[in-house]
Formats: sequence, structure tokens, C-alpha cells
Amino acid sequence: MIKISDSVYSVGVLNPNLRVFDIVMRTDFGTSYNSYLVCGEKKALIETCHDTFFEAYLENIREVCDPAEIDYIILNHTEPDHSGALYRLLELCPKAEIVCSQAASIYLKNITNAKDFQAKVVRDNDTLDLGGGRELRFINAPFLHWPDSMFTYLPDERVLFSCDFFGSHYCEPRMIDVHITYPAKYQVALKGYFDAIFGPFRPYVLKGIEKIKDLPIDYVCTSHGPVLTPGGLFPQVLAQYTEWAQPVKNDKPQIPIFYCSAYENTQRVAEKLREGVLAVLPEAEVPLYNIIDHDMGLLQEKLGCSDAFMVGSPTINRDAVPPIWELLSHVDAINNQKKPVLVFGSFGWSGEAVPAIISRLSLLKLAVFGEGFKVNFVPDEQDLEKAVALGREFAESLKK
Ligand SMILES: Cc1cc2nc3c(=O)[nH]c(=O)nc-3n(C[C@H](O)[C@H](O)[C@H](O)COP(=O)(O)O)c2cc1C
Repeated sequence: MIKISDSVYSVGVLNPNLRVFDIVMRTDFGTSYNSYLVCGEKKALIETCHDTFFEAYLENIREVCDPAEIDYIILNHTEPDHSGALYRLLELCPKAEIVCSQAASIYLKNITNAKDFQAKVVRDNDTLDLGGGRELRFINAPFLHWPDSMFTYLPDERVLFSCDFFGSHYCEPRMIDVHITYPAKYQVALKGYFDAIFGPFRPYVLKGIEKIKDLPIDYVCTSHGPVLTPGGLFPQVLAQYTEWAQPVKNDKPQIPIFYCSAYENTQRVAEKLREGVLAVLPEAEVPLYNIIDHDMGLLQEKLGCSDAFMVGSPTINRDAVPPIWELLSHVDAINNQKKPVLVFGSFGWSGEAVPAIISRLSLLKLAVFGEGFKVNFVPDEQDLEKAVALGREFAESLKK
């Protein structure tokens, strides 16, 4: 337990050994599941923690009060790393009322599977009186990073409980930013967290910043990683979030072509498609990336920053090849929604690669151009001319 301000205690749990979070995130610096107790005349617990750490969590709470004294459990969002311990905890907090957003109240029914589940739903700007002049105010923060997310603000002590916003998978035992032992590693963790968690929700990040930018804040109590302060890293982190969340604007149209090719058949088509695009948009940058020759992180970035792109794969064993799927597994479906994409590839006898890629990209709601372009084995002159023509058509469609 660490005291943060007059009435706020950090009672969360450290997990220094975690190396992968939610399957998809590397966590080289561990993490912490932060939770805070606000002790007014009434006691409010903000967030719970991962169920695995329930015993340690309980010990931390007990250093401040008997769980039976808790009046409210406030869930700023319901991801299981914050709600996992809720159900077990409720058994020890008989009078505690769960406070959450409307969306969270729906999710919690299926997360706790409690037949008699009840929650007090709060809306934007609602307040909760903790007695003695202390109150909590709730700030809607949808898609930061789940639909149910909100912030909780304690004006009296200028504390913002920001949920995952401004968080990081970085295990800092002293919990406050000015004590961070390895600042450079924290920066890596902060950026990695932003990219993975908030990268898909950039417009919402800017809205979230707008909502809190004029609040007097002495402590930003995040749900993971260190608490941020105005004299510590908060001004810097706020500026970084603002910069990272800006929409991408390219000086020239960026239309990368990603492909794999065992015998250069798909590659020849890629080159001709490029020729077609450049005939219509000579100012465009149309780099060819043979996926296996490049770093996957770089390719993901190029795809994410593109105005449109193409993907080409041969059919091997009735499918597109694994590097293609790896690249596409990182397509940020939110920011790339409606992005134009053309799919192509060479095949021998069954030709599943092109329709399989189209099906995947359509599910992600990208704007797939036509039915794609399939070439049987080695492209002949006619195929290559068709590829140039298709490249031109694709480029023309981008001008509209
Ligand atoms: C190991 C292997 C498996 C293949 N499996 C299929 C297949 O299931 N269906 C198909 O239509 N073509 C299949 N092919 C044929 C390739 O799609 C064809 O040779 C194509 O022209 C290769 O294009 P590339 O030079 O761009 O790699 C296979 C080729 C190889 C080498």
C-alpha cells in the first residue's frame, strides 16, 4: 500500500514477471494492476485487479481498511485485469455498491455471471457523494479503450483516475513517476502501450485529452504503471499522447505494394500494377515490399500510414502464405476502415489466396477494389498488360 494524497491509497498489485499481456502485447518491464482506495466518510475502491493476484490485493486493501467497510466499487472499465477480482471481493464487501457506466453494467453481467447482479449506472458529469464535502465526478471516456471506459475525478484532492489512459506496462514499485528507476525503459513501455491500446482509437484519444485538459490535476492515477504528476512526467506524457494521436497526413500519396513470391510470378504482377499506378499518379510513392525481406514492424507501419495499398500472394496449399497473414493480422481495423486495397496473386490450379485475402480484408471493412486479380502460373504479355490497366484503374479510383 502507498499513500498518494490525503484520502487516496494505492492498493493495487505489482506483476514484475509478466512478459505477454492479453496474448498480443509484449511486456518486457512487467506491469502493475493498479487499484485505489478513496477514504472519505464513505469508502470507494477504484478498479479491482487480476483475479490471479486476489490474495495479495486483499492484503493491500486490509492495510487501509476492512473490505467490509467499502461502500462503493467503481469500475472505470471492465477488462478482466481490472474486474477479475470483483466477484470474490464482493463476498467480502457486503454493502459495496458497484458503480460503472451503462455499457460496463451490461458487460459485468456476463463477466461475473451473477444472477442477481446490480450496478449503479453513472453518466457523464454525474457525481457521487462520499460525505464530508468529498465527491467523485465521472467523465465518460468511450473507446479509451473499451466502449465502457470512463474516468473518475476527485476534485477535492485534484486526483484523476484515468483508467488505462496514460497507462503503461511498467512495474514501478514506488508507484510515482518521479521515482521511476529506468526512465528510458518507461518511455519504451509508454509508447508500446499507446500503440497497442490507443493506436486504434486516436480520435477518441484527442477527445479524452480535451475533456481533461482544463482540470486541475495533482495526480493521474492510471490503471497500469506509475501515477503521473504535474511536477513529474504528466506534462510530457500529455504532449506525447497529443502528438501520437494526430491523424496521419502524407505529402504525397503513399500506395505500398506488399507481396510474397516463390518464383517471381506474383512479383511480376506487382511490378506492372505499380507501373499502372505511377502512370496515373506520378507523384505517388509506390514502394514494392517483398514481405520476407523486411521487418514486419516496418511493414505494419507503412501499411498503417498508407493512403491505399495492394497485397499479393501466390496460392500455396490452398491458401495465401503465412507472411501475408502475419502482416494482415496487424491491420488496425479501426484506422484502416474504408482504406482502398487491391489484392492479386499467381496460382496453379485452385487459386484460393486472392479470395481468402479479400474475404479477410472485407471483414475488416476495408474498401476492397473489385474482385482482385488472379494470374495462372507465369503471367504472359496479356496478363501483364491487364495488370498495368488495373493499376491505372485503381489509381483513378483514388483520385475521386
Ligand atoms: C508447395 C506449393 C504448393 C502449391 N499449392 C497450390 C495450391 O494449393 N493451389 C494452387 O492454385 N496453386 C498452388 N501452387 C502453385 C503456385 O500457386 C504457382 O506456382 C504460382 O505461380 C506461384 O507464384 P509465385 O511465383 O508468385 O510464388 C503451389 C505451389 C507450391 C510450390
